[in-house]
Amino acid sequence: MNSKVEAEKKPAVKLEHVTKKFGSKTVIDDLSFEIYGGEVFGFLGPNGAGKTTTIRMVVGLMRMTKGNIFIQGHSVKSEFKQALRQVGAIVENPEMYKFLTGYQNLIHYARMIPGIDKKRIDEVVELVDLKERINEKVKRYSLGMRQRLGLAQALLHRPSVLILDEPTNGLDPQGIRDLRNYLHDLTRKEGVAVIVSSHLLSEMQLMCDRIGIIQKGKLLGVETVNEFVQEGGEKVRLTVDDGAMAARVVKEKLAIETESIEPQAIELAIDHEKIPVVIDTLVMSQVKIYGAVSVTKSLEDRFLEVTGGKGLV
Ligand SMILES: Nc1ncnc2c1ncn2[C@@H]1O[C@H](COP(=O)(O)OP(=O)(O)OP(=O)(O)O)[C@@H](O)[C@H]1O
Repeated sequence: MNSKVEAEKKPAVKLEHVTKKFGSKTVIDDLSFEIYGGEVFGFLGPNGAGKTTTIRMVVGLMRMTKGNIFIQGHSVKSEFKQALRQVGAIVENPEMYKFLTGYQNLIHYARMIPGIDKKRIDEVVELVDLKERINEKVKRYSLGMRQRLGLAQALLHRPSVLILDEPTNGLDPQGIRDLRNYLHDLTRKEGVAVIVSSHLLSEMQLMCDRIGIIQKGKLLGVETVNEFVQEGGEKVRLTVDDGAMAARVVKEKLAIETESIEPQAIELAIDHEKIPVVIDTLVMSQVKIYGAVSVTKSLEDRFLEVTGGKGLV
């Protein structure tokens, strides 16, 4: 065995047959997967699938019924301190003192962690791009800035694993883009393993290297975002004068279900050779067609396919 290769491949987080029961109800069912340093891993699933429960078990806020979780090789069960030392997390809203400045909040928090000096505080402030506003009171911060301060706080002790539950909640598009860039930097520059859970599938598609999908506590699969999307194949998007009417025509005349209907467009998952047939049929039924393009399925399309079209928020 080549120990160097083995060492390089060592997972940052490893779930082994993790099961959680509440009474007789199994909410997490035999979950096993691994997450590596340098990647952003997205944890996706419909409402109630078990994302938060899983994350709470990874960060030691909840006991598992069966199985084990290892963080940098340390068992959460038997080496709790060593395991959790590696983790930075924002699971619930981070506690901030609103009447203190961002900087004072970080100083306060740093006092509780041995070995954190002023240099490290400056580093994390720089990393989350809060330098210019760090001496303002937190009560004057926007949601995005508070969230960045939370991120700075979670990174203070140089964790090798960062866990964020629904991190884009409440952020505007600029805030989401900024977060995406910070996370990208963290994984690429510092080799941190980042785990995010979210319902915002389009966002996950841009943010994550790999995704794991769970439904009813079971893992449906772990794949790279590209693999996952490509497996779904392509679909055709027709720009029309009346989307609802076009969808009705293809259903009644060709028995084809429309994947998505917009006021002036429809999208169909059909074989290549069916495209002219659909277009002919629509034209004969007086539907005006202004354009036809092949589009790759989005992560959202694939997510709805594999989870049976339920649970999108
Ligand atoms: N303390 C508890 N006692 C009993 N059942 C619970 C408890 N906590 C969670 N559950 C159940 O476990 C299941 C998974 O919940 P969880 O919050 O982990 O899902 P989720 O994927 O995070 O959902 P959401 O996207 O809605 O946040 C749900 O059916 C929930 O009702």
